[in-house]
Amino acid sequence: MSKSMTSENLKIVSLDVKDVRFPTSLQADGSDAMHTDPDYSCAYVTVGLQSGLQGFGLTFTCGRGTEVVVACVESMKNLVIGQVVTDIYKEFGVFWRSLTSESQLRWIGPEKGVTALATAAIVNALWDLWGKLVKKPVWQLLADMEPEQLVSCIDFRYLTNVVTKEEALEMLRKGREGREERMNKLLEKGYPCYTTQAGWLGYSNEKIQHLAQKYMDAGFTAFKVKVGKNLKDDVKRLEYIRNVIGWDKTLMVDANQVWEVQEAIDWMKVLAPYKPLWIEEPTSPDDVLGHREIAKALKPLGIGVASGEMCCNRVLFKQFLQTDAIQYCQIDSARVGGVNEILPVYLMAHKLGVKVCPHAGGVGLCEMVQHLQMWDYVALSGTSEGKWVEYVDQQHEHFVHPTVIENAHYMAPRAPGYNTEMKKESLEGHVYPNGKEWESMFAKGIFSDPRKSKK
Ligand SMILES: C[C@H](O)[C@@H](O)[C@@H](O)[C@H](O)C(=O)O
Ligand SMILES: [Mg+2]
Repeated sequence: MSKSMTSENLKIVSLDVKDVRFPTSLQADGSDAMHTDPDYSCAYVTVGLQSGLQGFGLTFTCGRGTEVVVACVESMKNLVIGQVVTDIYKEFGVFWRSLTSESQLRWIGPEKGVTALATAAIVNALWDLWGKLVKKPVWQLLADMEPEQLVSCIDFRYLTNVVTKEEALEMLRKGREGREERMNKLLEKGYPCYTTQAGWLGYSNEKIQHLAQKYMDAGFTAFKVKVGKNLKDDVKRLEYIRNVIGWDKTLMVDANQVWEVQEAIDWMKVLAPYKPLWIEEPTSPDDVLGHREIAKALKPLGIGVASGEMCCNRVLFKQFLQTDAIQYCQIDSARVGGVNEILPVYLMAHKLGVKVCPHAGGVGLCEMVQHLQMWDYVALSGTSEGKWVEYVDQQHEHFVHPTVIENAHYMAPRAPGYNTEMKKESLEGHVYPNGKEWESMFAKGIFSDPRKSKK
C-alpha cells in the first residue's frame, strides 16, 4: 500500500452539508400540477478524508424542505466521521444498514422521507469518493465489479421473497456476458434520453411549441409534458405539442400525483387520442393498488403507468413491481437511500421484466442517474431498447463535470467519481440564505429574506 493509501489517510475526518438553492420558480421552470413554484435546491454533502481527497453527494429538494434535510444530515454526521472509507466499501451494505437503522433516528422514518433523503446525500458522496479513489466514473466502477462485490453493497432485508442474494449473483453473472461490446457501444453512442424541458406546466403554449421545436432540432424524439390541472388546457397543450413533434415521436404525460384513481382513468381516456406512452404519477406515490387499477384500465388504450421519483424505498418499489402496478420504473438517484438501495430495485425490475426509465432533472439528478442506467445497460439488463433517461436542461452549468448530451443521448462520463462536484462560485452564489445571489435578490425584493422575522 502506498503512503497515500494508508488507513490513516483513508479515514473520514469531515462531513459538511450545505443548503443550496436556485430561484427557478421565477420562470416556472420545473413547475407541475402539484409543485407550482419549485425553487430547485439540494442538500449538498462534502465528505473529506485525512488525505485531503473529497467526495460530493446531494439530494434534490424544491426549496424550503432543504433546511430539514440539512438538519437530518447533521444528525447523522457522527455515524460517518471516523470511519475508514475502504472498510465501508468492503461491506458497503452493512454500513448502509448502520445509517438507515440507527436506533433513535429510525423512528422518524423508517427508511423513508427526510431520513432517506439525508442517507442518499451522504451515500452518494461516498460513491463519488469511491470512484475517485479507484479513478473510475461510477458507472464503470459498478460495471467492473465482481458480482460478489456488487451484492455486498446491498441490504437484502425485506426483499428476499422477490430477490435473494443468490439470484442476484446469478443475474449479475449473466449480465456480464457481452459486457465489453456494450461498453464500447456506450462510449461511442451514449444512452438515449427524452426531455421534459418543453413541457413544464407554468409555460405558455407558445413557449412549449418553441422549446419542442428547439429539442426536435437537437435530435430529441421523446418528449414529456405536464398535465393534471385543467382538462381543457391539457387537451390544447397536447395538441400544440403533437403539432410540432408529429405522431411518429414519443410523448409522455406526468400528473405529479394530483388525481383520485377513477379521476385518473377518466382524465386519461380524454387524453388518449394524443397517444401518450405513459401517464406518470397519476395518483399518490404510495398507492400501489391504485396504480394497478389505473394500469389495468389504461392498458387497452396502449397507455402504461410510470412512477418512482417519489417512491420512498425498495420495499414499496418491490410491491409496485410485484403487482404489475407500473410498466415504467422511475428510479431517482437522490431518493431512497442512494445508490445502495437503487441497485436492488434494478435487480427486481430486471427479474420481473419491468423497464427502468430513470427520473432526472432537478439539481444534479441527470449528472448522477446516468451512471446507474449505464451500469444497467453494460452489466445487468444489457439493453436500452424502449428505455430512456429523463433529461432536463437545468442547473448543469453549476457542476464541474456536467452531463454531455449529443444527439439526444447522454454521453458516458469519463471523469472519476459521480459527477457531483459543484463549482465553488456556484456554491458561493447560491448557498441559502447567505449566498451572494440570494442576498442580491433579497435586497431587490424579489424574494423575502427569511432572516428578517415577520411581525
Ligand atoms: C417539481 C419537479 O420539477 C417535478 O415536476 C419533476 O421532477 C417531474 O415530476 C419530472 O418527472 O421531471
Ligand atoms: Mg415526474
